[in-house]
Amino acid sequence: MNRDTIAAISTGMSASGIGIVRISGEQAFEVIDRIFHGKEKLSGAKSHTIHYGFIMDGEDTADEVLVSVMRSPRTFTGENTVEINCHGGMFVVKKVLEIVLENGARLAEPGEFTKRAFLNGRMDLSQAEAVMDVIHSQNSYALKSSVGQLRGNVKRKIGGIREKILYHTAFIESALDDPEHISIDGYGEELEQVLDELTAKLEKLIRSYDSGRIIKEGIQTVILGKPNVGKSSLLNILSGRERAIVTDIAGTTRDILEEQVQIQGLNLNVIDTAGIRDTHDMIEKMGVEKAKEYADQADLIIYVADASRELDENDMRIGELIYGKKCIILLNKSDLITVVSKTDLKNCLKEIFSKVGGRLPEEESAEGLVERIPLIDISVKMEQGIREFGLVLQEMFLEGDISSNEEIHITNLRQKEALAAAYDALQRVRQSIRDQMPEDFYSIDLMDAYEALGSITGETIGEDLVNEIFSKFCMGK
Ligand SMILES: Nc1nc2c(c(=O)[nH]1)N(C=O)[C@@H](CNc1ccc(C(=O)N[C@@H](CCC(=O)O)C(=O)O)cc1)CN2
Ligand SMILES: Nc1nc2c(ncn2[C@@H]2O[C@H](COP(=O)(O)OP(=O)(O)OP(=O)(O)O)[C@@H](O)[C@H]2O)c(=O)[nH]1
Ligand SMILES: [K+]
Repeated sequence: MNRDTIAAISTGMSASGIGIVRISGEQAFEVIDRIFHGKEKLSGAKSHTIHYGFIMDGEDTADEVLVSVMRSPRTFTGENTVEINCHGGMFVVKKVLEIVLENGARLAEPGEFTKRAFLNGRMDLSQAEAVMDVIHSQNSYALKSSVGQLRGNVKRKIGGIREKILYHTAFIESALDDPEHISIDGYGEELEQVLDELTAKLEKLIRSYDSGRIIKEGIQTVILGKPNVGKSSLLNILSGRERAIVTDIAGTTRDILEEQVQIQGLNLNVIDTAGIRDTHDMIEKMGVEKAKEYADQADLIIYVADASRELDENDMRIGELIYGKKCIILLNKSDLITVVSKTDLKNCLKEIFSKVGGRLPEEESAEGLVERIPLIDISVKMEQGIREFGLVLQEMFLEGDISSNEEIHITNLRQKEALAAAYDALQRVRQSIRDQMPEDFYSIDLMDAYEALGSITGETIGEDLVNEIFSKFCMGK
């Protein structure tokens, strides 16, 4: 572990009210005392106190500041920490950093403060990674799940599972060492029950990755619907602004438009197929293949149908595209005289689905599939049904109680892969029990699972991987 005293700008790289230069390391107080003029020397100050004074650049005053003093080991990094709160202009903050660097600190690498927090045992790796997730959170669910992880919910969960694995490995080992006193008869059955419990927990965590990812990155959404059903109007109302509609200029190809919207705290990255609007037959023009591509990549399809006009060939094609996909159907223009009811639309889809068939397990009837697609009457014009749409979205994508901090959502691919490796190892133990293999086979795979899970908390990974993980952090973190 490197013992340098490090420093960096920990606030954003634009002019703002305050800018913070953070210093961490054994010599932090000596460094600040060389450049700070205030009522007292800070090396004598109490921990977690703040002091008014000036940062001096030789004879010149560089800035008027407030300096926080925090003493090892009860700090973020675990080391002596000083934070200089400067005026927030980029020039002045950089100037203060420069002075700090000239007086005994070196520039911190990206993520080095948090890396030290990890290496000094202030947090495990899952918590350290959560620091970054908190910074990059774009909505309240992402924030909640990363703050939960920051406060140790993943650490505790993984810790609990590892403890159990270790206990059983130790038991097997001691029974093998001392067969006269410790009986292992019938132990396989007991172990299988433990495996059931543990693999169920791992499975749940692995599954949480998908909702975790969606929470973090936004739901990839495609709006499909024939011309004039109200797709653009819907997007406008969801985004709360008039989306610029590009005027036709002959020869310009228009791209599919992508819009970020927030609904009930969820982020949707909406691809608007209305970008292609100069044709009577939208699906034709767009190319069924292209539409299929979007539909396949999407986490969600919003199919907008028009209740005031008969269903037609285009609706049939969309029906084929939504087969087997996560979809919400909005039956729009409920304010007009309607000629298409929910039942009409469902019957039409049932017919299409039973023709398409074959791509899903046989026991999934077309009927059942259609019934499970949420179908909502809306009027974009009257702004009716939009709230219900939001609630359906929440229900679809936020299984479990995300509002509680204890509901764990893994959002990190490395963590997911470690969980999957642990899961596989436990399945191998199960197989060994069934095949009545000798007990030392169990403990080998149990230890594999133990190791894999340790990479989530950071106990079993090497320096290179640690360095790689923290190098992706931002400067000053
Ligand atoms: N100014 C500032 N704000 C910040 C941070 C920081 O480092 N500096 N943080 C950095 O990301 C986050 C807060 N994280 C922190 C974590 C622990 C401690 C700390 O001093 N912990 C002591 C508490 C002692 C006490 O209870 O009084 C401890 O855990 O022992 C400080 C900040 C967000 N805001
Ligand atoms: N009565 C009524 N009219 C609506 C409603 N929603 C949209 N419209 C109208 O329907 C027409 C078409 O709306 P758009 O939002 O342009 O429909 P679109 O699906 O994007 O159309 P294309 O871009 O051509 O595919 C406009 O005149 C809207 O004002 C609604 O709920 N009720
Ligand atoms: K239109």
